[in-house]
Amino acid sequence: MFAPGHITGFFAVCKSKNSLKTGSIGAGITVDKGVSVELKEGDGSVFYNCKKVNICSVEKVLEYYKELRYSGCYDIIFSSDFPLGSGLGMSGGCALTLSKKLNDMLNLNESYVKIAHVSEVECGTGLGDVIAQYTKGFVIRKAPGFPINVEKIHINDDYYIIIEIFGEKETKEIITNESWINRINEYGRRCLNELLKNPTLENFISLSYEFAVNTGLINENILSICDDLKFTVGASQSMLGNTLFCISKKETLEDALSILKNPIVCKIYQ
Ligand SMILES: Nc1ncnc2c1ncn2[C@@H]1O[C@H](COP(=O)(O)OP(=O)(O)OP(=O)(O)O)[C@@H](O)[C@H]1O
Ligand SMILES: CC(C)(CO)[C@@H](O)C(=O)[O-]
Repeated sequence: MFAPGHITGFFAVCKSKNSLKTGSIGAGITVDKGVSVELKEGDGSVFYNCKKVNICSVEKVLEYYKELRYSGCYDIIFSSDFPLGSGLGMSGGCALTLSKKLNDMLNLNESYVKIAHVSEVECGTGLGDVIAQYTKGFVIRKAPGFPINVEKIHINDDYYIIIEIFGEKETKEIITNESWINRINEYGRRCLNELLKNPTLENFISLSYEFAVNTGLINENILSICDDLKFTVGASQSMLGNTLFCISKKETLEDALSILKNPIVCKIYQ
């Protein structure tokens, strides 16, 4: 099972007493690099790119399935193109791939997507990634959580998504902080209304940049590089990471790559 990386361009936080209805509205794109999982007989350790880790959303998924007769006698082994904490939805992707894997292995007919979403939300490590990674593509989330209410905008294939990761940023400290939430929600809702009027990638990246600047979430380094990349379709900071993403057509790809030090070139995963 593979889950694509998910880049949120802008979002608003939507909290409810019911974790199924908690999540985010906003917009993002999934890419053709991401995370896969395999299980091997073991003591229940979790590995991410060969390092033993503790990922809250994964632990919650395991807890859920242990209540449904999962024995726990397997090591969980994630292989990923992206590091954790880089704003590319890897905690959600790990939860989603594992939930699907266990659901299939135990021949259960559980809603594995709901289990992964609730695990992420209850950990505070994500709000809309799981739903976007399940939907795939250029995904506009019009309502939080379940029932899923998204618009999937089909994109022709000649766009490239260039990612550069500069470090880690912890999602939880932002989406559990009321002052951040107020700023995020003011601009996130505004961007969503604007995107729904003109749902194109060009408008998406322009609104994402506006959101990152107006909320104050963008850092100076990424802001400067985004301005250097204005000759492309556009660039912004992936939410919530210390990660730049740029949307480029083929004709500007080489010039864009020449500006970046460690670019990861992706396509939209639809
Ligand atoms: N080396 C590590 N770096 C960052 N997070 C780690 C690491 N090892 C384990 N974790 C856990 O992985 C999860 C990372 O979730 P977080 O939401 O911050 O990152 P992400 O899912 O990669 O990005 P985002 O949700 O912003 O798209 C957290 O539960 C964190 O405790
Ligand atoms: C909160 C978030 C931006 C963290 O990556 C993401 O989960 C989302 O779009 O809801």
